[in-house]
Amino acid sequence: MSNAPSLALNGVHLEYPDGTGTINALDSVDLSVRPGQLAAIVGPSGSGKSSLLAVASTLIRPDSGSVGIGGVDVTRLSERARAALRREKLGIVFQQPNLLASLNAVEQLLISAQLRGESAKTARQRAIGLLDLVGLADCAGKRPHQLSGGQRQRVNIARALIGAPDVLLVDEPTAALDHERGAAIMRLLRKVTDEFQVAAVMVTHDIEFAALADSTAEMRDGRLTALAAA
Ligand SMILES: Nc1ncnc2c1ncn2[C@@H]1O[C@H](COP(=O)(O)OP(=O)(O)OP(=O)(O)O)[C@@H](O)[C@H]1O
Repeated sequence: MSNAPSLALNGVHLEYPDGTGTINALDSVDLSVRPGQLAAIVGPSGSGKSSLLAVASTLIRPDSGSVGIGGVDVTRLSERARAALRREKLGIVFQQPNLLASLNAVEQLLISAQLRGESAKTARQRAIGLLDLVGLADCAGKRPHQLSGGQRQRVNIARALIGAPDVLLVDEPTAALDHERGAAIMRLLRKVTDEFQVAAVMVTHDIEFAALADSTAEMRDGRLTALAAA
């Protein structure tokens, strides 16, 4: 395992306007995640977890502080360069899978791969391999309505991995699932973090699921505090 962090937030500050004042959505946040490390972020609603993911995913530029991805401070990059970096280095798993209703599982992955300019043949092989890895070898031809909630979330995870990202950002992956399916998704995230050696950050409401992570930090009023270290 390399010791250099793939994702490094340092002194990140983000404010939103709030009436006549401002809200500190992120207040001096530091976070460092190495390849193969799964970092869990827990915290109450409104504490800043989504803001943290938005900044780490380069979708929002913080007011101050640095966001390093693969050693590059992305806060200094143009919007165009950040979009390219998102395609090349980041995999994002949103809370809701947002799959396209008319496409089967393998096609959901192919769209992402082809956006990255991969050849159709290579992309198909990789997509089928990934579906196998997430436990959906028999579901490649199924469309979203033919899949369970847990299976749709597995497609979501496989789609985020198709570009071989260095950093995987995961927002409440178990929110819409019962406990058993949620636990299975957590085990899958642990497995893909190890297998792909991604630096993974997962936001979760469920502290119990954080047990599979290498580190857990709590967000409260925009401040991030480590609860347990690897
Ligand atoms: N676009 C926005 N404009 C103004 N305030 C915002 C905006 N987005 C978030 N906030 C505020 O910033 C703070 C942090 O919100 P954030 O969504 O990051 O928290 P969260 O921990 O992800 O909450 P949840 O679990 O409910 O999604 C909250 O006080 C929220 O009301």
